[in-house]
Amino acid sequence: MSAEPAISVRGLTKRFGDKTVVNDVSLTVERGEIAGFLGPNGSGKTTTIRLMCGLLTPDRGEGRVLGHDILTEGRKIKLKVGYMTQRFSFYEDLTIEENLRFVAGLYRLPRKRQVVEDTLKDLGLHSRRTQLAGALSGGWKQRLALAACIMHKPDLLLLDEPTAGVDPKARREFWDEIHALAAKGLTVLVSTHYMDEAERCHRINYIAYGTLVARGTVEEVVREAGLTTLHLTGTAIQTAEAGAALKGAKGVEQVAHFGADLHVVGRDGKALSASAERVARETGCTLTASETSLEDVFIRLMSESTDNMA
Ligand SMILES: Nc1ncnc2c1ncn2[C@@H]1O[C@H](COP(=O)(O)OP(=O)(O)OP(=O)(O)O)[C@@H](O)[C@H]1O
Repeated sequence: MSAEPAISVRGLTKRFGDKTVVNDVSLTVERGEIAGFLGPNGSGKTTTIRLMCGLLTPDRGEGRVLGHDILTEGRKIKLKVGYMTQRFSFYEDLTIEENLRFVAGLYRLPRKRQVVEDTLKDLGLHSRRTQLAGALSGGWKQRLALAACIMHKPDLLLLDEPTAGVDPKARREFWDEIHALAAKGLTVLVSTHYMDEAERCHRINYIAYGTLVARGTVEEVVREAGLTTLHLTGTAIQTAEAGAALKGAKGVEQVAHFGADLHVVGRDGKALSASAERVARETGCTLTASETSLEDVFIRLMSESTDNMA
């Protein structure tokens, strides 16, 4: 196996009209890694994915994907990539098996029948192979979409919000499948808005309004954000009062209710603690220190970035 990363792009920039939707993005994804791609809606994740697999040409920037130049070898890259778009579609009046046979035909795969059979088995679709695609639940549809994009044995999977609208059990099974594929050597770049999914990635990349603003393991990204998080616990009335009192208080940057808990977050730990201690005393809430979550960090990153898409 080559030591060259699966994805290595530098300074990618893409404009649509007068909007710069991807701004100087540099990204490296090692082979066999599951890399998360996160960021607010419209921040350029899909566009970056399309630039990397040769579907769009950047205005500036360069890079290599799977050993090929993104500017001149898009065709070669496309053959080695499986790309699951946000809105995947099938022939609803064809069965699972017929849909896969159709895709295998598009890729001109040799031993089509066998490849489809193996894929059905690998993805646990065999017992449902005669079901019409149109009658499947969201989770099974998504499994079929994954099957369709790995049938040609790609080296890189680009998954654009693959689990949007899918229930937690199906999402978990989908992620188990992604980890199994990565263990076999497949590299995966997956965009998501779900924090639990971000936490299942080896490394994450956070893009805000076209600019990459954080990257690393979840622990690194949380540590580098340098936030302090405190919880106030009490009755519904107490936490409601505390929440109102803490909004805008010194050192308090985020206030969020989680059931009987109130989470308060800020970068200035001293000022945050002073405000939280005062409000806990006034309202009778119990104050405890807590770990900063990835969600706290992302909310912070989002509020720091300016929305150039508006
Ligand atoms: N072909 C296009 N022409 C003009 N504008 C576009 C085009 N494609 C995307 N955009 C704009 O570029 C911006 C970034 O879009 P993109 O789909 O890359 O974001 P995203 O991070 O994938 O968003 P989401 O999380 O909502 O899927 C958006 O403002 C979008 O409207």
